[in-house]
Amino acid sequence: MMLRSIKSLATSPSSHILRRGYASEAVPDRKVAVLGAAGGIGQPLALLMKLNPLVSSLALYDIANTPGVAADVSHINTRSEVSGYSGEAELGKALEGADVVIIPAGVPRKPGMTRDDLFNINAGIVKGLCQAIAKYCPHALVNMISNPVNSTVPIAAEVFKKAGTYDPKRLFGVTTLDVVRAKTFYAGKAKVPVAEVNVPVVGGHAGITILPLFSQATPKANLSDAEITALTKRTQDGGTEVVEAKAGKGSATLSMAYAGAIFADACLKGLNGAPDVVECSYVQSTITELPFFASKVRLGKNGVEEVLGLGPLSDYEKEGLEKLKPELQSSIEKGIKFANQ
Ligand SMILES: NC(=O)C1=CN([C@@H]2O[C@H](COP(=O)(O)OP(=O)(O)OC[C@H]3O[C@@H](n4cnc5c(N)ncnc54)[C@H](O)[C@@H]3O)[C@@H](O)[C@H]2O)C=CC1
Ligand SMILES: O=C([O-])CC(=O)C(=O)O
Repeated sequence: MMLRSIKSLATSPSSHILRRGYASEAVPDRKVAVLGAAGGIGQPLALLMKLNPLVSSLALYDIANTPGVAADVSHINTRSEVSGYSGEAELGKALEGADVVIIPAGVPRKPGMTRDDLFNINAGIVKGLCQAIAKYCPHALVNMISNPVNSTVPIAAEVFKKAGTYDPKRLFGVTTLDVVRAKTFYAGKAKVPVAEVNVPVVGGHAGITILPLFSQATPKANLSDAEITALTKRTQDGGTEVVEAKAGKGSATLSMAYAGAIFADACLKGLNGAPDVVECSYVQSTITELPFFASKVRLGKNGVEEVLGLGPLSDYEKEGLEKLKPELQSSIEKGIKFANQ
């Protein structure tokens, strides 16, 4: 049963907070589905996607509590029509016709846990959701937020391969929060305006597999080796910093919703043919020997247009790159093995 479907009055895109200099004459219809929409990330992400003028239809799915979230968000007077779907029987309807599917479904960490400790529960959740995506919207761009991202993306790839729908251009691990953190921490240390900062973050999305490339950060700043080491460590431990501060009440939700909205917006811009849309993401890759790797990616009408290379690395970053490979490789293998059991 569709719980709610409300046509809202469109507001001027010019008032939109996520609009970042993209001149759109005729904005095509785009459906975005959020799976896990009633959760800590799902709710603020639903809000931010409702504010995005590139979205014409917003489908909010969760196993429970979606009606309230959908009713609430649907009253906002922006372009998209909001529908809420609750329980597995409604998953197909939530997904049908989706251009972008964002997945923040699954359990978050508590203090003392690693992201990999979430594998046992979240791997099964992600597998089930991806089987439904293969059936109901096989051409959608999939934005995987559920942890451990280093393994859930390979799981999704295997599920899609089995279904015969796998297109590596359309599957993304969302690592945008690592970039958001690296930018914020760098701006604070380098004393440069945060809005001007760019820092690529490569590798994966857990501990030392998160490798910020501060040697490529702009605007340039003369930071000492000790400062770069501290910034790198803080970026790698950013998730844990929030988990500990929340003291058992979950992990990053608001900053993740922001990051997820930035990445989904980039996917939509790419689909709509906007030029030069580049974000870091964990994708199928050949830039290292690992089959999945996060790096800068150019987004286009079919999803990944180009996986960009790493660029010049400092010795410290080269060392970090070699150190992260065994852990990332084993997380990838764990995901592949699970999906093929
Ligand atoms: N990629 C990243 O950078 C980040 C990833 N995360 C991850 O995102 C995930 C979600 O985190 P939170 O929103 O804080 O958790 P949460 O527990 O607040 O919300 C998760 C939601 O998923 C729903 N859910 C569970 N099974 C489902 C299923 N089969 N289908 C649809 N929905 C289902 C739950 O009902 C709940 O509403 C966690 O795995 C967390 O580790 C969190 C922060 C950053
Ligand atoms: O740390 C966690 O468990 C959630 C996450 O992935 C992040 O905040 O980067």
